[in-house]
This record gives sequence, C-alpha cells and structure tokens, in this order.
Amino acid sequence: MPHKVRVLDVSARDGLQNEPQLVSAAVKIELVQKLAAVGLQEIEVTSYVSPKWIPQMADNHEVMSGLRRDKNVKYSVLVPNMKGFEAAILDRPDEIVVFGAASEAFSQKNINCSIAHSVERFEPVVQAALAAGISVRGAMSCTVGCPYEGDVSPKQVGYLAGLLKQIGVQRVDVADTIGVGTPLKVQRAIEATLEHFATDDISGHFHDTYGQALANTLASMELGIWNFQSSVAGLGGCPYAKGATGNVASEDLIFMLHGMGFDTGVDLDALVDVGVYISEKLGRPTNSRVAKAILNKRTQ
Ligand SMILES: CC(C)(COP(=O)([O-])OP(=O)([O-])OC[C@H]1O[C@@H](n2cnc3c(N)ncnc32)[C@H](O)[C@@H]1OP(=O)([O-])[O-])[C@@H](O)C(=O)NCCC(=O)NCCSC(=O)C[C@@](C)(O)CC(=O)[O-]
Repeated sequence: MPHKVRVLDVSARDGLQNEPQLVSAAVKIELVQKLAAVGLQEIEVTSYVSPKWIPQMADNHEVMSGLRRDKNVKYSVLVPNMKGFEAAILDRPDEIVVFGAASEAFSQKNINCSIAHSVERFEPVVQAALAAGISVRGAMSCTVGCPYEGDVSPKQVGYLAGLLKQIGVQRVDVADTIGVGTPLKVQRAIEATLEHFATDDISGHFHDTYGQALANTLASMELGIWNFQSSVAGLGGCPYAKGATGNVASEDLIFMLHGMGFDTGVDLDALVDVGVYISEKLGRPTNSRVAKAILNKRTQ
C-alpha cells in the first residue's frame, strides 16, 4: 500500500467533452474554480483538439484564460499535436497531456492515426513542452479493453508505455476507457507499465461502466500506485467509446480513500456541493453514490 494518495479531477475535460449540449465557458471556469477551492491539487481543464471532432472543447482558450489560478494547483490540458501545443502554450498550462491508445483501432478512431504515427506526432510536442518548462503526462487509453478490438493484452500496454518513455513523457495514465477492467487485469496492465515508468509516475484512470473502478483503484494501490483520476458527479466518457459511462466519481473515490485513513486534502462535503452545481447545470442527478448518500442524510 502507498503512504499517500493524490487525486486529479478530470470532470472539466473528460467529464464534459461528451456532453451533447454545449456548456458555457463561464460554467466550466466556475467548475474548475470550485474544484480548486475544495482542495483538489490537480485539475484537467480542457483539450486543444479539433473543434470539429470535439465541439465541447472549442472554448479551451476562453476557459484557461478566464481562470483565477491557484498557485498550489496543477492545471493540465490535453494536446494531440503541434497545432494544439502552439495554442495551449499561450495559456500556460502547468502540464500537457499527449494521449495515445494501447489498441490500434481506438487510436485510429480517436486521433485518426496509428499508434506508431501518434508517437511520432507527440515527440516534437513533448520536446517543446519540456523546453518550455511544462510537465508532460501521457494518457494510455484502452489498457484492458477496447470498444472495437475487445481484450487488450499487457504486451500492447507495455509497447505503448515504452514508446512514450522513449520520447520523454514523464508520467503516464493507465486508462480503462470503457470500464471493463477487473482487478487482476488492471494489475497486469500496471505491471506492464511498471517496466517503463516508476510507481510514482503512474496514475490510474478508471471509468466505472461496470462498477469496477474502486476495486481497480484498490488493486492498483496494492502495487504501490498512489495517483488516481476521477470526475466529480461521475461525469465523463469519450465520444469514441460508445456506451462507456463516466469516470469513477471523485466523491466515491475520496470517500473510500478517507475511509482508509488517507489524507486527500479535499473537503468531501464541499466536493459534494460542486457535484450538485455541475449536475444542476447539466439538468440531471449526480452519478456519485456517495454524493447521493450524503445528500439524503442532509435532508433527514
Ligand atoms: C488529433 C486530431 C486533431 C487529428 O485530426 P486529423 O483530422 O487527423 O488532423 P489533421 O492534421 O489532418 O487536421 C484536420 C483539421 O483539424 C485541424 N486541427 C488539427 N489539429 C488541431 C488541433 N490540435 N486543434 C484544433 N484544430 C486542429 C486542422 O487545422 C484541420 O482543420 P481544417 O483544415 O480541416 O479546417 C483529431 O483527431 C482530434 O482532434 N481528435 C480528438 C480526440 C479527442 O479529443 N478525444 C477525446 C480525448 S481522449 C480521451 O478522452 C481518453 C482519455 C484521455 O480520457 C483516457 C481514457 O479514458 O481512455
């Protein structure tokens, strides 16, 4: 078991990117500010991708430049290529995220190129970011299962992790994009990643489609992993992973971690209110079971 944990909230990016109705930049800014105010130290804010592919993220500049930044918070953004990097750098993110996939089919659907080509595209982005003093994370989608190919082997995960390491990516996310992972499969994916990255440099990013995300979190912790990503109110999904639901809810993850005696630095009650804020803006109830329980208790 690790001695500490860190939670990175991805709701403003992963959580909202799949929403069919455009959410205003003002609401996104408010969401990010509220997440920082309740104690989250890492927040994924937006992505600099093609607005034709992901219209919800077209306001990336407006959102990033509209933030009142907290110096204790690391603000990250997704960047798929140099065009995205050139736009992102104007907004001075603390970290950029290049995003690849362990499955060829998902790579093609998501970023319109093969795994090998994606890494060629990432290389100058990584070099430019590091030269500018910006940290670089690599997201690895479909590390246990792919919506197009089915099971994904640890060998495929190790292949991508090795390529990302070679081009200078500093830390990586092991993502279960469609939430089909179960604890032992997730451990195999993490072990394949550990051949290239240190325990401290690996995060778990688990979608909760089949209700396995917390079990997968615990299984990752058994391997010493202590960085996890989640989304307030359990928002999220990728437009290229149909049927997959949101990330594990930040409220659920933090409730579990607090229950295990970890200090996340996050005020859970206040985080529940952030989930209520964004859920009301989206016009539907929260997906977080912990938030529902806390809200029920408040009305008793
Ligand atoms: C990667 C590309 C851009 C390649 O897209 P492409 O069509 O192959 O690229 P292209 O270079 O041929 O350019 C085509 C058009 O896109 C424009 N373009 C090109 N690049 C950019 C850019 N950076 N920003 C803005 N515009 C851009 C470019 O200027 C051109 O515009 P046009 O001349 O047709 O008007 C495209 O496929 C894309 O944007 N895909 C979006 C992928 C995405 O955002 N997916 C969701 C995030 S990943 C995820 O959710 C998974 C994760 C991370 O959460 C982990 C997990 O759970 O799995």
